[in-house]
Amino acid sequence: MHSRALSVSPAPAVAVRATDIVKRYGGVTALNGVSLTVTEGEVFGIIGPNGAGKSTLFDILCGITKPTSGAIEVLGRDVGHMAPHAVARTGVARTFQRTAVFADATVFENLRYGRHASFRHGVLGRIVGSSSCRADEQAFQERAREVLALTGLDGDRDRRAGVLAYGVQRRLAVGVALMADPKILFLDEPAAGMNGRETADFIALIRAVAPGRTILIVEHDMAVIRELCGRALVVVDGRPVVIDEPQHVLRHPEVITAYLGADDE
Ligand SMILES: Nc1ncnc2c1ncn2[C@@H]1O[C@H](COP(=O)(O)OP(=O)(O)OP(=O)(O)O)[C@@H](O)[C@H]1O
Repeated sequence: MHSRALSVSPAPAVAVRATDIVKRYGGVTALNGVSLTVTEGEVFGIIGPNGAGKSTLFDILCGITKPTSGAIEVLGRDVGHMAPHAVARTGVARTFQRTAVFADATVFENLRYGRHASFRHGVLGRIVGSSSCRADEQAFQERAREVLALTGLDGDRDRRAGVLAYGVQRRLAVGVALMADPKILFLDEPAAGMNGRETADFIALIRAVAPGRTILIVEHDMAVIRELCGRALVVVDGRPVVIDEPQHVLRHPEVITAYLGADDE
């Protein structure tokens, strides 16, 4: 008798796992029992009405805010008690709700800032000009060229970030986050304030950078969620309502009520 080998595909690795997250601010319960598991390679959305707790959840997943209770695992590490910079070193980068580029610096200088976190050498190393320091500089120049091409910012390399159109500044913010080549990219309302053309360009950019990465997006623009996300979590009043594919999520009765308002029938 011969045994047949079973071909069992390995379970996809977990990028982010949050278990029963609760966050209280004094008497306000911002999050009440949110759990989610995002696997490596997913583009995952977080949606919900104003004040639902999306930013709080996002900040907790990135390590910027600590939960009142619950556990968070990022790339296999318990980050619940880690400082934000230590979480960043696990391979995580994020953009912020408000554009966070240095307006007086050039596009290229902004990218250098993004690379700074992963530089191995301090000021002394740079003054001495050691060979590994030069290798770092070479790696930076190479990565900057890749990111300029990805974000379509080659032509703006030496322009002051402050003079760029709003949508271009937001693309630069993603470019800054990409400089460290993060395994997980958190995007906080990336399309807020963009016009239709800018949103379409932005969707194309995220599609281009998604392969090989896990992306989490908080976003109000449902078109962005539909176009980019494989699954989305809806949070209402700090509670998780549903996690599913965007087309199912958007038809969920509690989601419709939460967005339209119970009295708007
Ligand atoms: N630092 C804080 N201190 C007190 N309450 C807070 C704090 N941060 C958030 N909250 C409260 O927690 C709740 C959730 O807020 P949060 O900003 O996470 O919601 P949101 O879904 O991101 O909203 P929006 O879409 O408007 O950005 C709100 O009631 C908010 O007032």
